[in-house]
Amino acid sequence: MGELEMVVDILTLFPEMFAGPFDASIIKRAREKGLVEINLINIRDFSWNKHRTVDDTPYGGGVGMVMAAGPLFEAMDWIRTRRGDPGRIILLCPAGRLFNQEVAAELAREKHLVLICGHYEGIDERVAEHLVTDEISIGDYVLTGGELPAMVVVDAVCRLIPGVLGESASAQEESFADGLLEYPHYTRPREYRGYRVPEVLLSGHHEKIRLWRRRQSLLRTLASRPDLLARASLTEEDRKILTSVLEELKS
Ligand SMILES: Nc1nonc1C(=O)NC1CCNCC1
Repeated sequence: MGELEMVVDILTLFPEMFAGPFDASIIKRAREKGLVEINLINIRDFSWNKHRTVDDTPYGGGVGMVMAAGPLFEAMDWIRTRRGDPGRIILLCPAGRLFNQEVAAELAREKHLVLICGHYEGIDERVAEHLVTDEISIGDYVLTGGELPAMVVVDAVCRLIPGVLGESASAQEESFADGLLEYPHYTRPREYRGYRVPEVLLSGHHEKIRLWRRRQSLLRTLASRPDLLARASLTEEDRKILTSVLEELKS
């Protein structure tokens, strides 16, 4: 068993939604290796009545229901008694900070995360104001609940935890930690329906292959996500490659 690197407590109304993504592949292996502990906590267990109610009508009127603050505060009290204060208490919501690799890396440095999955028209504002430490959005679109965002965050964060990806992949991770898009990947056969693998990848010339891959990453990032290129940590070699690419485009 590995050393426990991170505990994630997920407050949700639909724990059954998480069966699958966390019970397969890399996240499953990380849990089995004892690197990550993921606890699904049903908010309804902290309801104020026997009907397991967790929502109520909005003050000021209007359509829909609002998720009440009580069960969430109660659930946080319970978490604190069991494991102490979490590093972050994260509310998944469209108003939050846009989730990206930088945010994933920041969260991966924590030992204990709590993720709150919202539902209904919204959550009583006292949760955002007095309970959570961070609000995170996975993108500018409205989903039916915070569960899918929680799965995205857990997936992106857990893969950055030492030992989760395994040696080779984590080494590759380093090469992309500079924020560029990945180079194209190929595998057998050498030719499929007339589509051939680039010759350089068959050459066995490791330096040429490294340069080709770096050039492809730079080209792809320049073409598809120039915004990433502006933020990427480029080497002098990268700048030379980009200069030659831009000169080629001009000619
Ligand atoms: N985009 C999002 N990134 O995080 N959460 C998101 C989201 O759409 N949440 C829903 C908003 C409407 N109420 C149910 C939850």
